[in-house]
Amino acid sequence: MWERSLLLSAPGKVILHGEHAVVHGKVALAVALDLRTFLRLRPCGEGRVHVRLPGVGVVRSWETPRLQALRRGFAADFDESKSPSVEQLDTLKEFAGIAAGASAPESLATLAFLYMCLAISAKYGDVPSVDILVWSELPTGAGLGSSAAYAVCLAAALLTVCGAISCPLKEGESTARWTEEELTLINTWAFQGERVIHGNPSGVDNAVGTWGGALRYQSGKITPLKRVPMLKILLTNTKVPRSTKVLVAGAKQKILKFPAIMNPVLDSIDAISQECQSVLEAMPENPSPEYYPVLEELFDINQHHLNVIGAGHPSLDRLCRVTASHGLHSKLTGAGGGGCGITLLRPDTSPLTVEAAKRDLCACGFECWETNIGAPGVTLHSSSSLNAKVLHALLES
Ligand SMILES: Nc1ncnc2c1ncn2[C@@H]1O[C@H](COP(=O)(O)OP(=O)(O)O)[C@@H](O)[C@H]1O
Ligand SMILES: C[C@@](O)(CCOP(=O)(O)O)CC(=O)O
Ligand SMILES: [Mg+2]
Repeated sequence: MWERSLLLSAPGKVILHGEHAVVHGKVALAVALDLRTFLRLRPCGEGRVHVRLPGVGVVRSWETPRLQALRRGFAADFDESKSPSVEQLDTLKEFAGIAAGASAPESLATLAFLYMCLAISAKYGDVPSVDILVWSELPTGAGLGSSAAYAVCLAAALLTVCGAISCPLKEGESTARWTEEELTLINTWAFQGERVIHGNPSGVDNAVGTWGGALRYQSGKITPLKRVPMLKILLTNTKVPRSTKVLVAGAKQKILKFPAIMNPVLDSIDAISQECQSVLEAMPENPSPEYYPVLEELFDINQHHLNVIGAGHPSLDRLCRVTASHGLHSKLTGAGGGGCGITLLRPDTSPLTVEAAKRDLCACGFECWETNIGAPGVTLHSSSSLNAKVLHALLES
């Protein structure tokens, strides 16, 4: 029986360059955000697994013997190197009462939970009787990697209670992280959770959620950036809902339909990521304005490419126009189709300019906030290390 409570979190992400192209083997540059998803796990002695996901309105509970019987009924083995199969997902949908084609947030979140719970317990031993609550500071389905942060938290918690990885938080410590080897296992399983939610993810989001910081990602190869300057970014949520799964599938269709036209666009995005990496790694920690024109132009070019790929949206065009009227450069981030855009703020951008841009963006019905990047990856917390708002959300519910 598992007797410890766990509090852990994983960050969301911003993709600077390479969204969509990264699904097709190109380079992406991504950074962890200081907005996180938190998971609280408590032992419970009732022979059940309880799951509460207030962000997507899920409250579910299953008897552990029923979960064990369900797992035994699967013909195919679960493994972290195997994609969830259509048959496995169909069986889980039937078990959870989810309609065959359902893609609503609550359905995908429940399905990802059940898949990870069964697959991890099949490999490492039963998930004990526990009560799990996931709460997030991230908007859901807005391009900031909420799906990956959710999958990383689930992987870390489930692998810990099954004994596949250690629980590194010692008495008296405020935070702790796992070893590289354990993080690799968390990342691998989180990728499977992302597969349930996204269909065909690249793996960049779960890599950032696991390792944090700033990294280059290509075809599963994760390379931390050598040096990352203090970049100031304005994040704007257009609040237009969209689904990563649908947008990624749409981009693939376009590439298959017009390979000779679309492949050069993907190559160009790859070159943008590489150029941006060189500029970032050449920048001192507190960079002077002279580095910024190139970064701004790269934002502009990539935004046009993303429109070509089919990831644009009128709300994102508007966001770019509004910020351009203040001399600022923006692009979408994540899957696009609505969701969030990022605006680069130069060290010499006056606070008055930022305030005026924010005012105009809010007048469009958008929400914006200035943010720090390069946050730590998946982390275990003591309750005293969490701020009052997070504690309230996790402990009072
Ligand atoms: N806090 C959360 N609790 C449960 N599920 C979540 C949470 N955040 C995200 N998800 C899952 O991730 C999905 C959104 O993922 P996605 O479309 O990739 O957008 P993004 O990752 O950009 O936020 C939701 O439909 C839901 O299934
Ligand atoms: C479009 C894509 O490059 C990023 C998707 O990010 P998000 O789910 O919109 O936060 C897909 C992927 O890399 O898996
Ligand atoms: Mg996602």
